[in-house]
Amino acid sequence: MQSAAPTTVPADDPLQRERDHLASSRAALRAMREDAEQLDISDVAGTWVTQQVLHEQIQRRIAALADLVHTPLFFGRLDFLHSISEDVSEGAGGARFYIGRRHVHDAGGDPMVIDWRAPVSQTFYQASRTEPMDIAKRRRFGYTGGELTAYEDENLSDPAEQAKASALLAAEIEKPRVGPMRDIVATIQPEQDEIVRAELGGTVCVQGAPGTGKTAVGLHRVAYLLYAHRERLAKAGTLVIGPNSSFLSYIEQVLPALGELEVAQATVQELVSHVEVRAQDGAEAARIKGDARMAEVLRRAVRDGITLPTEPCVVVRGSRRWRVPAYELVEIIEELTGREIRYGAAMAALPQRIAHTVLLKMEQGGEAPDDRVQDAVARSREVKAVVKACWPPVDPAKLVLRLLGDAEFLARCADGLLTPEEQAAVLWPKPGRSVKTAPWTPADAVLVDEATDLVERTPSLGHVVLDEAQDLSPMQYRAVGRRCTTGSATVLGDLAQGTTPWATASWPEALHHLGKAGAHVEELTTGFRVPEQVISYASRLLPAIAPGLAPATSIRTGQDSLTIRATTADGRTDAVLLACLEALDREGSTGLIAADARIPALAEALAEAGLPFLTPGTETTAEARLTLVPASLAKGLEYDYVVLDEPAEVVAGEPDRRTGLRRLYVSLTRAVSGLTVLHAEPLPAELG
Ligand SMILES: Nc1ncnc2c1ncn2[C@@H]1O[C@H](COP(=O)(O)OP(=O)(O)OP(=O)(O)O)[C@@H](O)[C@H]1O
Repeated sequence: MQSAAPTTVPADDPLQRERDHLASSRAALRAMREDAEQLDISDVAGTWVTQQVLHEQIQRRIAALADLVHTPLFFGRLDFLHSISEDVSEGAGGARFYIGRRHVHDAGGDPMVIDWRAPVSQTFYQASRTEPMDIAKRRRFGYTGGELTAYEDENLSDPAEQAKASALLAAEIEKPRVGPMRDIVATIQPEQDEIVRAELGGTVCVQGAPGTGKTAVGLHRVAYLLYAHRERLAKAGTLVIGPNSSFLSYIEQVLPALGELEVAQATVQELVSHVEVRAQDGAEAARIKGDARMAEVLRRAVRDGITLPTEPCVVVRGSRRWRVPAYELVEIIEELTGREIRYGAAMAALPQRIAHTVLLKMEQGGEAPDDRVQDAVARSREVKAVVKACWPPVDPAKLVLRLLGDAEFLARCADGLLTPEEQAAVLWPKPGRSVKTAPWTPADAVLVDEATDLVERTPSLGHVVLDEAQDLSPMQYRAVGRRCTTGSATVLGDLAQGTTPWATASWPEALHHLGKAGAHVEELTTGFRVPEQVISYASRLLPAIAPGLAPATSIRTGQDSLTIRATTADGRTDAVLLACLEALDREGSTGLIAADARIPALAEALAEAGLPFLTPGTETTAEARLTLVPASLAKGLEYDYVVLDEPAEVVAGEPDRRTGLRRLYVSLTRAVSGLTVLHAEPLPAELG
């Protein structure tokens, strides 16, 4: 690696030339921003609304053109052996490209920095010594603050040059983790890049051990898709789904840092918030309510009110009466039920179908009615009465309220699907009196969402990224799936980290529930977070928690990253405080992870010791670097140093041993630089 000398550098110094290019790129970006600021739209014809829309678009462009002082404008350079065709290089004439976070061009329109998502930039991530892809030289830049201070070259087409590990990549990965999650544009790895740039049309599922970059890849994929299919996705919308709000606040800065401000983020629970959740299910009830069989129970419940008529429908028009006999009405209704259209759409179609039959009879009777007559017949009192009796309106929340409160109704809808014991388990102990006051649980809200979709189609987004997917129930997968029926999804998860009673056992099955059966499953196995020593210790749990999965490797080989300390029951809290102080002596963030039940006692001890601490999801700062993390919220998060208090207690905090061990696996795999495990009780036998 070449580094900047502390003294002045001569003008022909390569580093100086790169700094000059950085300075002129910055100036060009400033000019682009000034151009956008000076756009005068007062002469543009159009309504007030179109003016406002235009104004907003310009404001967004100005914001996107901001030069962030501490974010490098470019991080790499590609020197091709030959020049590149115009279409691939997006207008570039030469064979040298600077790769950065956004596109910057000079006054003449020639590119100075190419967006990392452009086709030509893919070479930066994919070229290798075995497949140089016409690259003579790949250069990576190192920055300190906003200053370009180093570069590193690989002469990929030079057979004499030896391959060596990238010091800049290592430095990037070793950076202390203060603040929220960062983007990884400068160091995306080839196997990650393939997932990031996978086609929009297909759904991709990624199985990956802790720290293999699943979340990072999912977020960069959204940014890539928005670049490659901006118009389509801007219309249809994109959504990132995460497990809880702590996790969402941890990742919420990544997309804005990549210039993407329009991506919605939500938890599954937020997606299905038709009713107010104010109770919790037991594990068994939640498991059954989350089972895919409930979809059929609900389908039956929604259609339970459909009644076949036994009387004819007689419509009076002027002096004549038109009679649709009962058997014809039955045919119409049976045709509608057989067509599997939404309940609400069928309800809207039914009066028109009856009116159409009346119309045919009128024509046969020598009249010449037009469409207006059909509409009038459809709206007539007689036809309305038939629709009301045969296809009554369904309010989804009221329907689920009845299903969970009325044993007889449930028995009718669940016949042959749920056993009597299962039915008893899902019934509320006391029926809810109204939608407003009923004891809705998270799983009930998902049922209401399913019922809502049976009545009226849920609008589909263009793309959905589903993170920590392994924890979703089949009914939750369905809820996510109906939000991307006409779009695609990126499903990210780790079977070994599933901690719900219904956790995913197989990806093909989960994808089936999502409505994306047959989607491709990729596996990421190289870890970027957890040091080798720590991941191999945690992987001892794999045979017990996910027997089919191979342990991850790690690119972080540092020694002495794992400390296991036995302590006494009395000395335990002091040992925890000491371990936290030791960790805080180092640079970066510290997470103190413990069983949920232990959190209040630890909070008190930390307060008494005068150690300020944060809750998960609150941004760490240089001043407040310690976070107290209940094991149930640790998923997806990471800290430079982790102090893990009493593994046996973390395991015992869950209803069954496998889930407990999986919770422990999650807790053991949050550390970037060092993990200290403290225990007064014996360590779980599975840790060996
Ligand atoms: N190519 C990369 N270059 C640099 N850092 C990376 C790279 N890939 C991943 N990382 C970093 O590794 C860490 C772990 O990544 P991430 O959280 O995406 O992993 P994960 O697979 O989602 O983990 P978990 O299963 O624990 O949720 C993050 O700090 C991320 O920025």
